[in-house]
Amino acid sequence: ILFSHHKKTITIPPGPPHIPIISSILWLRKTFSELEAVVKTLHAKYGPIITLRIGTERTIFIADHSLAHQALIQHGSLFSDRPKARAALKILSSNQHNISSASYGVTWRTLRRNLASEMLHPSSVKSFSRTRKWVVHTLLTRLKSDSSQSNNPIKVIHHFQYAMFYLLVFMCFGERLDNGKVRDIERVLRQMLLRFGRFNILNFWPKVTMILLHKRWEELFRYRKEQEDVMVPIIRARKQKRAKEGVGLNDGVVVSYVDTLLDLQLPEEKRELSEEEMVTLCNEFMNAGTDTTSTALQWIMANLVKYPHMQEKVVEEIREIVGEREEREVKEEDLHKLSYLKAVILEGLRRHPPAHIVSHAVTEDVVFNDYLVPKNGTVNFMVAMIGLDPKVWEDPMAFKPERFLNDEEFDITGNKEIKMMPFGAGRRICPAYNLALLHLEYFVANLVWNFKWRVPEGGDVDLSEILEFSGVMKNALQIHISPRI
Ligand code: HEM
Repeated sequence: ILFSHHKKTITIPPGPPHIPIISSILWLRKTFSELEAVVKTLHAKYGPIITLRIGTERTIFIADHSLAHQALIQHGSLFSDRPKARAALKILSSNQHNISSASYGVTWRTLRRNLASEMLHPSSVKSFSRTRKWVVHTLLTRLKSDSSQSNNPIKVIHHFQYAMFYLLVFMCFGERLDNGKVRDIERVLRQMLLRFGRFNILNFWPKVTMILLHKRWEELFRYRKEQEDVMVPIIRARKQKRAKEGVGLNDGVVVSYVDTLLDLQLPEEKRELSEEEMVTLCNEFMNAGTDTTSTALQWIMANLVKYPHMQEKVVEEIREIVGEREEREVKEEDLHKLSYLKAVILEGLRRHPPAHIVSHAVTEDVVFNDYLVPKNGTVNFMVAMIGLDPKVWEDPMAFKPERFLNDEEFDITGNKEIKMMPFGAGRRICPAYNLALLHLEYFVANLVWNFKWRVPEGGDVDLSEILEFSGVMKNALQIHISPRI
């Protein structure tokens, strides 16, 4: 790679010809799935780094594992910015005051460090182990009750989503909120997520859409206001409780994400966070870990149902390590001994990564691989394509946990080499990848240790995928369970 400008003219990476307006409208109408399919074809034609023009913006797509490593790890300081937020995202991110959308700078570092050191440090993660135990127990009870109530197969995704969501709500607000409140938060977050695609158009030509699509803008403001109406009272209540009981809170009371936000100072702006910014950050915390983890959990369980010998192998390994205990529970302390389980989780994330594409930006015009990567553009890394690259993975479409068994120390961060990047890579890597892996291992272990999972009579598991907000199962997993004892 060349990082100094030289005399010959340097062009942006190749791509299809651009017809202003018409091409942009065509691209904007495409779904994520269609876009990914088109990018795949363009990579076959133009090579591993290509450009597409969408609106006035040039978007670069990188689909090669070693180019991803060069950009995100070797030149991480240049490729760790995010694209400038456009109109609708500006509102949803309180003008880029959350971790995932903040520009690469002091505010981002402060927010990310707060999450990493206050919530994701092993000792904080441990402080929530009782909550995880309780949530898994509730999930098992609900599945059992569903299965005993009728002979119909159980659709599990909503149970998974609710369990993950509940866990993150607890970590976010530090207490067991009543079911009504949890449902309220879920409703206001989900209604925004579901409409997100509809709001995308508002990002382009905001001056025009303010007039032509003013109803849609009103809808966006209304949904945002509803989020604040639900969450601000919870934040205020927590603040009051802290004022009454002292900053450290009582012994035995966990420190929640909101507590850390109430104490945070933004050094650049020399001020505390506003309530609206706290809503945005809580929003990010709950959203970032709910659908990603429950989608991954559904894919992994789907494979364990489709391939019963793998399910039995997980159970056998647990039996060897845990033995038959009175309480049928795989404890968190047991997980590090379960290497086949770990391999199943990694293979699930390789074969079906929840995030198919991650978007970065460069902090300045950069010459990369003899091409110009312009500042103010977007650089998309094709996560799903990288994990399925036949140059890196033998028989890439097959689900084979064994590939990770000889490689016990497989490096999910990609620091040395990127072979897959379900959590991204480099300075913007998902800060919660350890927590996410813990959730997946703990849930999968307890789900298969307690129940035998199987397809309904005459049915099958359909592993087709569609790309919505994340890569989800086209036909949700439906199963029968029977207790293992
Ligand atoms: C299986 C579960 C998860 C997956 C697959 C996942 C995946 C990702 C990916 C691909 C990125 C973008 C990385 C990049 O730009 O290079 C990301 C960023 C992020 N994730 Fe996760 N994630 C998961 C769970 C979580 C959880 C549980 C949390 C929080 C509790 C979380 C919080 C974040 C945040 C705050 C960022 C933004 C980081 C930044 O821009 O600096 N994620 N995640």
